[in-house]
Amino acid sequence: MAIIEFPKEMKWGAATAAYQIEGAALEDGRGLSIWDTFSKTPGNVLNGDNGDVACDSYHRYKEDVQIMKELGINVYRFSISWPRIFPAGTGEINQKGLQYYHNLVDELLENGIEPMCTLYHWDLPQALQDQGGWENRKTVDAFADYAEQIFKEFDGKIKKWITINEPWCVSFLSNFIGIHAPGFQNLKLATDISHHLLLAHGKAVARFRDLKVEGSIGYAPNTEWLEPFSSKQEDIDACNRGMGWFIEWFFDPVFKGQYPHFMLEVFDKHGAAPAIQAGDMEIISQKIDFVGINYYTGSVGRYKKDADLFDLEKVDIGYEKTDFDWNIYPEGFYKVLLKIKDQYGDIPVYITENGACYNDEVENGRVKDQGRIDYLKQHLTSLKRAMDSGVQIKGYLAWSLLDNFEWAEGYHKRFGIVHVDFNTLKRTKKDSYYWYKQTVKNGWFDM
Ligand SMILES: CO[C@H](O)c1c[n+]2c([nH]1)[C@H](O)[C@@H](O)[C@H](O)[C@H]2CO
Repeated sequence: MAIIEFPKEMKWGAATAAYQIEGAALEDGRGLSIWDTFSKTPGNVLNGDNGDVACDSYHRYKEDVQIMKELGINVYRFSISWPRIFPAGTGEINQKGLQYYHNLVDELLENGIEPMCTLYHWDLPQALQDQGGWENRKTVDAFADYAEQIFKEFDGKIKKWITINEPWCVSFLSNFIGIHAPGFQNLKLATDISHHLLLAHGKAVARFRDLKVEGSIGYAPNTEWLEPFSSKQEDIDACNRGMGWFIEWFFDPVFKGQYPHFMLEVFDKHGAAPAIQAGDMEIISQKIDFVGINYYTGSVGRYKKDADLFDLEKVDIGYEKTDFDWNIYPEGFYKVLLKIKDQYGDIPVYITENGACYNDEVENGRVKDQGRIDYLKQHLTSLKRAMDSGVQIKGYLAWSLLDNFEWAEGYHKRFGIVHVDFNTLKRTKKDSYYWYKQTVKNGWFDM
């Protein structure tokens, strides 16, 4: 087999998000988020699961940091719960909420782990949703004010910042497809929200620069590869439109200061071009220091009129799948990274999420998750191929450190390299944890 080796300076980490791991949803002054509301609306989340307890990391963060320390990682991506800081979204600050994140960040730093903070990982304060949520441009300014407060509070402690996690999920998955909070199904609403999210990103970056905060800032779009079924131009064009929904729509405004025309055409056809005000694109397109890339899967697609917004249908040609029924498609990871480099230049990249869902169980104190190890090997090999092709990869963060609340799938879908028993909250390191630990230690693995 082949040895796959990484540069000594590459960062190795793991990622989580507040609503998915913290629990303590009603504790110490935290306000409600749209995910508290959505998860408690019957039918929205598998088995009626919610984030009231989750992994209880709010109380068990010291144990989790020790798990990270043993793992040997040097960066940990977490998110701050906006409603834990501003229970009403704006106005009065909840000091106990701030104190929790100081405790977490201090614990990480004391154990030689660098915090990478996501400001928004989907848990909008419900109080802001009650005023229109991301459809309301006032929420954009509320986010910038929240970001400013956090920058001031943690400047010098946190030096890697991500404004928004996966604006595609926050806009289209949540307001057009409708399976995530708040669960609407309106394309025009979704495109307006996608614009407001990019605006919120830009305003937060502007505050970061104005405050002269130490460190670097970026955002974390989700990506997916679509491989044309044939070399027919109609199949190629359909796949490019499909990928444009995740990539060009959220990259062009930030890196080129304009929306991609081919995507505006699609949305315009449905009367859903976003409302853009003078000055918006200048705010959105100010320079960022890195981009976080989340990649999980790819598919084969072909042209089929009216199959979806993009006249695109996905074709199952038998790729092996994870327990989320997502294709295991490491080639797509390589192609996505090359596409982004070719289209947007030599920007520093952190892989802020990559991982696999396997619904593992503990047997005799062990979790044998060879499927996840194989997935990580294949995708890290694709990552090395991209690096050898000139993509500036600064770090790789596995999703996820812990099994956690997997949104509409609840606790049934497990992505962790550490198993969590959601009845006892016992953590059990999986075989993939030990494999990743060795890989981080060595900086290489044997394919
Ligand atoms: C198509 O996958 C998306 O890029 C994606 C996958 N995932 C995500 N985004 C989210 O950022 C995480 O909160 C999820 O837990 C994680 C696993 O589902």
